[in-house]
Amino acid sequence: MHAAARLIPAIDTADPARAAALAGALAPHCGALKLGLELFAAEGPAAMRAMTERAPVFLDLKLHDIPNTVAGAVRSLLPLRPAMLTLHGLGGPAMIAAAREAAEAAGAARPILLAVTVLTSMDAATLAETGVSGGPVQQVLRLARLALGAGADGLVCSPQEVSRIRDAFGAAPLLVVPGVRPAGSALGDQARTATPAEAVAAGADWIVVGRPITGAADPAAAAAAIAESLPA
Ligand SMILES: O=c1ccn([C@@H]2O[C@H](COP(=O)(O)O)[C@@H](O)[C@H]2O)c(=O)[nH]1
Repeated sequence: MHAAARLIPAIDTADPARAAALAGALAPHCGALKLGLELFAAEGPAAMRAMTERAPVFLDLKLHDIPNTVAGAVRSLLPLRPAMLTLHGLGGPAMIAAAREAAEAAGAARPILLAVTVLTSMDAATLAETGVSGGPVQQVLRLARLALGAGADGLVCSPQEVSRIRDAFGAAPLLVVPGVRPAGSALGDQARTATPAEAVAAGADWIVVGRPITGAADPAAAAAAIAESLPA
């Protein structure tokens, strides 16, 4: 894969005009554009149009509900033709399997289903507060096993778990990795991080980068610099 194709900028804004401008500027420097909760909550399905015209769309809605409801949500989203769609791994195998069955209705055009493992904003202490002891790596591997066994095509994890997932599950699972920060960038609320080059060298298929790109004076130049920093 060409290095730039591994980059997915996160278009996190509630302003549709800004989203369209970012999509236009960033599409030449990436493999897909990520549309997340902020823009979808503000604009709904209309938010997809400005993006699908420019690049494949990673629709990051992190579905998490009972299996019947998630299956219905997947059916409702299929006409938007997302290339990738996220579900929370914590929803369990029955929820993932229901989503997969619903997605199959789109045939070859079905979205890649990605199970979010442990949010990259959580460290061991915040995870323990939720009742999960043993640390992020153990929980990521536990959720990965359940999700992949239930029909997820891949996982969302932090760069710090990528090599452990590759060791446990091999090359097949698609790994989409946020929590990525170019050296010197502000971490913000991200807790488990690495640089773009480190994430790809560890085995990430795609890296997700938001604020270091969208907050730059020249977002296209920031995306191009990240793409150029990636190993071939
Ligand atoms: O565990 C997760 C899952 C999803 N995200 C999303 O990725 C981007 C990251 O944005 P930055 O500005 O680069 O921090 C954002 O849209 C999150 O919703 C994540 O960060 N961690």
